[in-house]
Amino acid sequence: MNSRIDALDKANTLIEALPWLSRFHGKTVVVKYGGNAMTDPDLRARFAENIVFLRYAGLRPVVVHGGGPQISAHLDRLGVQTSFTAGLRVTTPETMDIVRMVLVGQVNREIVGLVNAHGPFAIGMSGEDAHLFTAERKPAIVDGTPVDIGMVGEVVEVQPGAVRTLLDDGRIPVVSSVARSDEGVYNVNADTAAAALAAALDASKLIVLTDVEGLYADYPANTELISRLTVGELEELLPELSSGMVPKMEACLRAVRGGVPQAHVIDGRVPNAMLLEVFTNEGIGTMVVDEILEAGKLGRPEGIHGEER
Ligand SMILES: Nc1ncnc2c1ncn2[C@@H]1O[C@H](COP(=O)(O)OP(=O)(O)O)[C@@H](O)[C@H]1O
Ligand SMILES: CC(=O)N[C@@H](CCC(=O)OP(=O)(O)O)C(=O)O
Repeated sequence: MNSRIDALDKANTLIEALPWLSRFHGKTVVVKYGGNAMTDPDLRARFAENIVFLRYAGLRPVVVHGGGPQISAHLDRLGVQTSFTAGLRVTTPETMDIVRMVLVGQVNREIVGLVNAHGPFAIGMSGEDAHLFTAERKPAIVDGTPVDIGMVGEVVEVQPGAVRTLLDDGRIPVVSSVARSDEGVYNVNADTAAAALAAALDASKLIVLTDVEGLYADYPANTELISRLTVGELEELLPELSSGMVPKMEACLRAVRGGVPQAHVIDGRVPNAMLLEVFTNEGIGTMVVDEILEAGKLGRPEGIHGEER
């Protein structure tokens, strides 16, 4: 009897996904996979499964990855000092060589391997390839003053043609957050790179995975989750935010301002977090929306019972 109830529950869960499957079929979703959500081997395997699930469900997923903790661990092993200013790594030419080696040669290969355990889907790319990302030098802003932090860039141009070609061929592009520039290669924050790519691809969603539930209202004093906010509300809140959440929420703002109807920050420590976000009525984490854009580009999902998220 219990196994019959379990089976009925499973069927209900599957049918709950129907309106979301219909809404996102054929749509591009850019997923930013970050260093801290990447450290546990089981979660890494779940992440790859979720990405492949999205692909089989008819979406067009693209992964943009960081690897801050992995870069720091490698610099440590080599005895190279590293520091952050306003959340960005101070990047000397020597550090840049190691950033590129770890992101493109190690972290990217690992994600590609995990996804390809399920079939010939993932193709790894550096942000330098086919002029995907072009960056300009970006100083850190400390107390309102620009401070030079070396070979750190801001993406100023995206040429997404190669990524589109891969998507059209049914592949899953996996992109490292480095960029070309007039001066060689630049280190770019992966949240910001993902937002720039989502806007350039005219994606339907940006999903940023991290190691907290989402945006907390008054962190660290209060960890009440903000589950939905409009771009206007986010713009008001941004000056009050601190540390790691700043690039993530700036990325959500950049993506939505750039035409992506929904941007999410979700908890990468939760197994199957992406499936919960895309295919359930409740969703998880924090969602940033431009309501007019959302209604125009995605339309209302059919057949949702209860409150729409
Ligand atoms: N308002 C906030 N809500 C949630 N987390 C916050 C907030 N402000 C700062 N944080 C911090 O930001 C961290 C996430 O950023 P970061 O460590 O850079 O993530 P990642 O490695 O996933 O890119 C959280 O672990 C938390 O400590
Ligand atoms: C300029 C800058 O800080 N670049 C980051 C790039 C990697 C990244 O963003 O990784 P996470 O997403 O794991 O934090 C760095 O060097 O750590």
